[in-house]
Amino acid sequence: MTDPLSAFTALPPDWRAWVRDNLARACLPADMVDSMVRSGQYSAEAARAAIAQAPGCPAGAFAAAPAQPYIDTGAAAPDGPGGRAVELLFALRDPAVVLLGGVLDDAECAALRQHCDGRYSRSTVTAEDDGASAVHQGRTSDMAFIARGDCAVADRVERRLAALAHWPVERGEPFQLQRYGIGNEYRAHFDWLNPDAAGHRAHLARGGQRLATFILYLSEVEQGGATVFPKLGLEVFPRKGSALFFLNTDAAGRPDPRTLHAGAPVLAGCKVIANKWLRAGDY
Ligand SMILES: O=C(O)CCC(=O)C(=O)O
Ligand SMILES: [Fe+2]
Repeated sequence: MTDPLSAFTALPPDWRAWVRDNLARACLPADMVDSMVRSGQYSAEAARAAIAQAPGCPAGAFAAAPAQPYIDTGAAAPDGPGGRAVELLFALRDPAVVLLGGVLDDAECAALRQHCDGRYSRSTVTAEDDGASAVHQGRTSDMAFIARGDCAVADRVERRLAALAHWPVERGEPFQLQRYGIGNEYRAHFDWLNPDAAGHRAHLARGGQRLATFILYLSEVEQGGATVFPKLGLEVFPRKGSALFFLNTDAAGRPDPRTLHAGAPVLAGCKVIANKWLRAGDY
C-alpha cells in the first residue's frame, strides 16, 4: 500500500514547513500551487499532490473543480513571439478575464490575415433549436476558418496559446477569423453551448463544452469595435497582437451568464480578430 503522505513527505523540509504554515494560515491551496509552480521547482500536478497529502489540507481541496484552462497571472510568460515575454495587461479573477499584450507580432497577424484573404463569407451563428449554422442579424461580420495544418504560422500561434492556457492543442477548435467593416458588429451573446438546447447538444457531443475563449486582435481599429462585457462593465479595445482570454463556464463547468459579451460596431477602419475556443475534450 502506498504511504498516503508520500508526495508531502517527499518534499524537502523547508517546503514541508512552508506548506504546513500556509495551510495553518488558511491560505487557499490553489494559490499555494501557483506559488510552488512559480518557484520553478514543481509542476502544478506535483504541487497539488504534495499539498493535498499534507496534514491539515481540507478534504477535497482540489477534487471539486474539474480541470479548466487558465492563464498563470503570477508568472512571467516567456512564450511570446521571438522568445519575448507576453505582457499581462489586466486580469479579472471571477469570472476569469485576462488581457495579454504581445502575443502575436505584426508578421504573424499579417500571415493569419493573408491566409484568409479571399476565403471570407458572411458570419453565421449556431441555432439553439436545430444546431444549424445560419446568418443572423445580430452578427454582421464576415468569417473564415484556418484548418489545423493549413498554415504554419497558425499552428505555431495555436501551440503558444495552448501553453499560455495550459490546455492541449487538440482541445482547441480551429481558428475562426472575423472581419468587421464599418457598422459591423456581433451583438451580446454567449460563447458556451447551451446544454438545455437540442441544437447545441449535438455540438456538445463533439469535444464537449467551450470552456474558454481566446480572441486575438489581428488589426488596430480606428474607432469602435471594442469587445464589451455588459454585465462586468468592461470594454476591451482592440490592439494588434493582443489576446483576450476568458472562461465561459464556472468552476463546475456550468455556463456562466456573467460572460455575456459583444463586438461593438466598428465606427471607422476595419477590425480583424481570430477566435479560438477551448473545449473540454479533444475536438
Ligand atoms: O468581435 C469581438 O470583439 C467579439 C467576437 C465574439 O465574441 C465572437 O466572435 O464570439
Ligand atoms: Fe463571442
